[in-house]
Amino acid sequence: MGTSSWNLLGKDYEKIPLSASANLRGDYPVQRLSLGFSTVQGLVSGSQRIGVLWLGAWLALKGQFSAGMLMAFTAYADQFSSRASNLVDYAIEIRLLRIQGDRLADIVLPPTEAFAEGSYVGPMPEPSIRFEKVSFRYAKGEAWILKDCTFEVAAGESVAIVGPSGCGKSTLARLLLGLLDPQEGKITIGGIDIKHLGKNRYRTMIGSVMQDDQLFAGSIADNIAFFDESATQEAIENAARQAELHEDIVAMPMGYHSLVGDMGSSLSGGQQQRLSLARALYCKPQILVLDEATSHLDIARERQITETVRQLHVTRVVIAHRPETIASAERVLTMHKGKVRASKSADSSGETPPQALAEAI
Ligand SMILES: Nc1ncnc2c1ncn2[C@@H]1O[C@H](COP(=O)(O)OP(=O)(O)OP(=O)(O)O)[C@@H](O)[C@H]1O
Repeated sequence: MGTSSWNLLGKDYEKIPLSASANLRGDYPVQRLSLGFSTVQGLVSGSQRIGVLWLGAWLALKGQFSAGMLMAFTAYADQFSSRASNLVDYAIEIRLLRIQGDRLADIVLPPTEAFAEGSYVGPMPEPSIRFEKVSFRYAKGEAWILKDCTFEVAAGESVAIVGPSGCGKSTLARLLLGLLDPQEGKITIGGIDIKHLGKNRYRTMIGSVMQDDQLFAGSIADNIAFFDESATQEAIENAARQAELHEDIVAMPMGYHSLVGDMGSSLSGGQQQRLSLARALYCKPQILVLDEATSHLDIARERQITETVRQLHVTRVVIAHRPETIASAERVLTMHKGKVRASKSADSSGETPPQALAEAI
């Protein structure tokens, strides 16, 4: 499985592809090219040697070559072929240099993110969310995933977004995180358009666990603090406790220093999810977006995490299929044909009524 390196805070880290292979562009052509060239080179040099020896021996037999001349001829022929082979090597290196140049360009010259910096200069807005006639599709000519979609989530509220597989829930989450931009309409946080707020600033108030989140080579502590060099053990432990992961970590021989790179695959699906959750909580977000983030956890543990997060008073947007996860939200929003429609709110006990739940699933 291929690995790649990420530069975070000036340090290079290996990215462990836990859920998908992360081959760098060009790995396969480079290997194929090298293999092809070395095979051809071996064949050419072998047949050239045989040819030279045969020619020398033939001339010696005909009496046109003395034994000394044959020796000198083979020695010079060897030197000639070794120089010729070097020339071929240089040609290959130049070809490979172009491929490596393309790779470097991929890293050094990535397209800059739109709206990374905004014009808004006031205080941070309250963590309420509003989608206002938002329309989005992945490409021109493709079907709209969201069309004139309008809904609101109040600050501190927890909502579950439900709908059939492929209806666009993860796309909505990516729009909310600013990873995608709507083609029409706007998304506001505390009344401020994300584009004006600036995505860099916006991301200091939002945390997420997405379906395709990955862990990085490094210790568990590094992964929770996301390689923050000013991280304290207390803050890391606090996030791990909130994600119900602390007990699992201290049971490991090296505790928080256990290497994820060594044991990434030996972390259970549930532990990986809780590690991603601890990473999201470490930043003390005001808005938390969870896309199937607790699907591998048992109900009791999920309930405990939900209770802990509820006490943090963050705005929560939870995408889930599991009835228990949906029931933990104060309000259920259903996605249908590119729009979001509100189901009934939770009752005074905080539980979503069974009718709304059945409707949602
Ligand atoms: N990067 C992409 N490029 C093009 N189309 C995409 C991309 N990502 C998703 N889609 C399409 O957008 C639609 C919505 O996908 P999305 O992942 O948002 O659905 P979902 O409701 O989250 O599904 P699930 O519940 O299975 O996770 C699907 O038809 C999908 O094929």
